[in-house]
Amino acid sequence: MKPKIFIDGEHGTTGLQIRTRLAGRTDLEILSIPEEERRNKDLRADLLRSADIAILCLPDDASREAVILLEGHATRIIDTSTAHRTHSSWVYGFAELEALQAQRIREARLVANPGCYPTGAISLIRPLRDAGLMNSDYPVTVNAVSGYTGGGKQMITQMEDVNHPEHMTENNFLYGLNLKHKHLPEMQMYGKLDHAPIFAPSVGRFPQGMIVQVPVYLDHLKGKPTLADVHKELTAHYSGQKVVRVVPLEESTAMARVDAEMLADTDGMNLFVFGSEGGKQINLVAVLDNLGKGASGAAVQNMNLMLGLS
Ligand SMILES: NC(=O)C1=CN([C@@H]2O[C@H](COP(=O)(O)OP(=O)(O)OC[C@H]3O[C@@H](n4cnc5c(N)ncnc54)[C@H](OP(=O)(O)O)[C@@H]3O)[C@@H](O)[C@H]2O)C=CC1
Ligand SMILES: CC(=O)N[C@@H](CCC(=O)OP(=O)(O)O)C(=O)O
Repeated sequence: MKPKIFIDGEHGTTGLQIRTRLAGRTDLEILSIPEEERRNKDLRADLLRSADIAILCLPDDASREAVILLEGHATRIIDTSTAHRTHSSWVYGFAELEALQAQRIREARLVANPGCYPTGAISLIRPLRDAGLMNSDYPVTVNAVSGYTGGGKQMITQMEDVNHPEHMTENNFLYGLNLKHKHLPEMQMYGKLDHAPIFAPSVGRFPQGMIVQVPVYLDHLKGKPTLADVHKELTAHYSGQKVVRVVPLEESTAMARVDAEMLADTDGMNLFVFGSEGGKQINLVAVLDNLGKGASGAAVQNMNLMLGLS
């Protein structure tokens, strides 16, 4: 029998992208809800309970509600929302986090997909923490730009529809100005940091793509490593991984610019170490698609792991 998959929120931004990725899959049975019934709680409950894996692509409150609807049922859950990411009963769905993480996801009933920004930030911070190069009290800063689909259906129409009453005209804006962005708890927890980073996110007038930057003072790392030492640690951490690529220094030193849309419409993530040989500062940079490795691509990666397919 084919595994049954239900995407709750399949008509939203993340859900639609997952549906597209699963469209050609003959090994799965996709349970679907008509768009006009998407908020019909009884119908959703039936579909959630009939599924082997439910992928929740809902706002946080609706995700919590779906989890309650599944209490006492065997359905496994992948939640793409922020609701359960730092909850101890949930496995964090970042397969490349550390050596055992993919296996934890394979065996889990409850998987919380990482946020798009934390995917980039944690991918840069965690290898330095695990290698003992960065102390847990290092004052981490994270600067980022996301494509506007990161704001879901609402921001997409605000950006694209000139007749929207709250039409956004900016080409690039900073937000999260109170420094309390909802992604900070997971960055701190899975970055193994004592303090939340200072996080400055922004949105650009392009649909999909993301740059996440973590600038670092080398003299404030343990043993005062060089740029090449840090690059070596990142490369070792992700060796053998297919989705995360640490870009070789020969390639990154030849670059003059980084395009936020470099990996748009892909499920990969590129990591760079920028700076100058002999310099005292480096800029760690992750580039991904907010809807690829940042959301829908990661959800499909986790689903495949949970089905024992990778
Ligand atoms: N967009 C992105 O880049 C990323 C998104 N995520 C997360 O994915 C989740 C979905 O976000 P996104 O796809 O962007 O959001 P969208 O607003 O585009 O889609 C959400 C979908 O959920 C539906 N929905 C809302 N409330 C309910 C409810 N109570 N019951 C059933 N359906 C409901 C919406 O229907 P309706 O149209 O009626 O509102 C809509 O179809 C969020 O938790 C988000 O944080 C994670 C990483 C990145
Ligand atoms: C551009 C934009 O608005 N981005 C969203 C984050 C994307 C998202 O929905 O995040 P989750 O990963 O937590 O689900 C925000 O900053 O709230």
